[in-house]
Amino acid sequence: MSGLPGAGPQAPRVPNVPAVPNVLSIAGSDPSGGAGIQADLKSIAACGGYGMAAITALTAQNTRGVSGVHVPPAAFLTEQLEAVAADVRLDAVKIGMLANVEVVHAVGAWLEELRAGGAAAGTDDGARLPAVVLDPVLVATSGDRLSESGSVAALRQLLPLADLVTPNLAELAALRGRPVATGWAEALEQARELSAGYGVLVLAKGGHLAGKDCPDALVGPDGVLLEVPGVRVDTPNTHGTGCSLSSALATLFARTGDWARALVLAKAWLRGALEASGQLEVGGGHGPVHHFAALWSGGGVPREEASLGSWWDGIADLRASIDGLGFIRELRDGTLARADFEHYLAQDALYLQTYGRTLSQASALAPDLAAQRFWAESAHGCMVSELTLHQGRLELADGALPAVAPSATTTGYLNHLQAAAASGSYPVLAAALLPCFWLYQDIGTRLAAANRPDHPYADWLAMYSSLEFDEATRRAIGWVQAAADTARPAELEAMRTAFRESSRWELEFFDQRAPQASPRARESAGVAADL
Ligand SMILES: Nc1ncnc2c1ncn2[C@@H]1O[C@H](COP(=O)(O)OP(=O)(O)O)[C@@H](O)[C@H]1O
Ligand SMILES: Cc1ncc(COP(=O)(O)O)c(N)n1
Repeated sequence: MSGLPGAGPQAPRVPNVPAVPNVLSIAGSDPSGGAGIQADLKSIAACGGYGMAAITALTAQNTRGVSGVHVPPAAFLTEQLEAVAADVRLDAVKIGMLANVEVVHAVGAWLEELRAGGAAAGTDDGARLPAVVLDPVLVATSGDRLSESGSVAALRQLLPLADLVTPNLAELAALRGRPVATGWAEALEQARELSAGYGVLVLAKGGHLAGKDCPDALVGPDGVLLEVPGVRVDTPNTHGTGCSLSSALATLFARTGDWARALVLAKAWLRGALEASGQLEVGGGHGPVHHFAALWSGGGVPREEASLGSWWDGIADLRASIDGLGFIRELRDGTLARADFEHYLAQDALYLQTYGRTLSQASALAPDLAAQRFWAESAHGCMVSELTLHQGRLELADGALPAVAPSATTTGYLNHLQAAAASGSYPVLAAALLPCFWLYQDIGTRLAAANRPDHPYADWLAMYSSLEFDEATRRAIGWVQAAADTARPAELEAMRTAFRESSRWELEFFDQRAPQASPRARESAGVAADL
């Protein structure tokens, strides 16, 4: 999930990753402090950046609604932008409320100039260009218009100058000239069309969906690149969530150089800010989120070591070793000897029985109902779908397990999982369980390209590249990320260690071959010789 390419025409920025990135917000002012530049400056600071603001409009608003908008001459906005850019290295730019066509054009002209300047300085690889996040603000949470209706066409022209655009459902529909999506799948399709049409990475946001889920997804021209699940926080305090998220993304991308990682961190931070919003007492309508909740409670800025993207990068060596195994190559080509495949399946069936138990233990230890349900559903999927596939392949009666002894590798891996369960730490156990989702989904998806109706292992390839398994993996990543976000340093370290250790066992597990036994011995061990 790391290293997602920007879909925009600019080369993905390979930043020097400044310790404290300079982030410029080009947005309107909200005097009640929950949205606009006020929210942006707080979000940038909370996420570890140095915030700056060029004001596009003054609004008179509070948590209940907008009563007035004053737009200074567009030429003065240009003057602000030029003053900042002439002096300060810009690592990221977040663009928010642009009230009319003149203002949109002023920002577009400045961005073009910035690019031309970068190209003239020989930085056509984009190395010194700031990452640009465009939040196409049209309507406030209160329902009041913040941009003249004629600005939508001008905003579309701005899209190719951005790296990432973050519309809510209504803004996405307006940019596409479509009715507002009524479901998540429809929103993702509109986002894909927008990305393909304008060459920009799109963040589809689920804040306005009905129901308890609040997912966000990075979408490119070919579809979803990363979906981050989210459970809706039950609060009226959603004023400025879009502003806060987009400036957090700009800041975290400048810090990490990775949109996927930036999204995972930003969403976790925003969830904490929403959850803590009740601690503030600001107005009687839709109140602001608590931007500094994590900082004030000692959590500090979002931690790189808690990002699952960095965990995934941290096992790159193990993933490369798995890809290099003869077993995997032969499985893909369909040349893997049946005996080896059956041996692997028999060991995996034994593994799944105990893996299912530890999934149930994660459910038992889970901190809330939603997580409890997820792990219980996963235990069911493991015991029913996966184990049934293995039993069918091994021609075992329903409920029977292969009559073979677990190999040293199977025993070692299961001991590791059971130790994680016995630690009593839900985060550590969840982290230990994750590689069995993530590595299989990753391998399954890549091997699926080799699948064909006559492939001898077509059913195995189909299971691990299925949409259902993909979805289960995304959700598992989301739950482990949620646990990592709130883990104390020592527990986080234990989670990372457990995750890597399970990944190492996965490598060993794939490296098992059938013992060179006589057919009679194999038969007596319960594996039919003619399979
Ligand atoms: N009640 C909520 N609980 C959790 N996340 C939320 C909630 N409302 C909005 N979000 C998140 O806030 C961000 C802004 O989303 P959205 O409300 O769709 O955009 P906007 O503020 O631009 O209208 C998204 O990451 C969304 O998932
Ligand atoms: C100046 C200004 N800019 C943007 C918003 C939108 O806020 P939200 O993030 O809730 O969509 C706002 N209410 N005021």
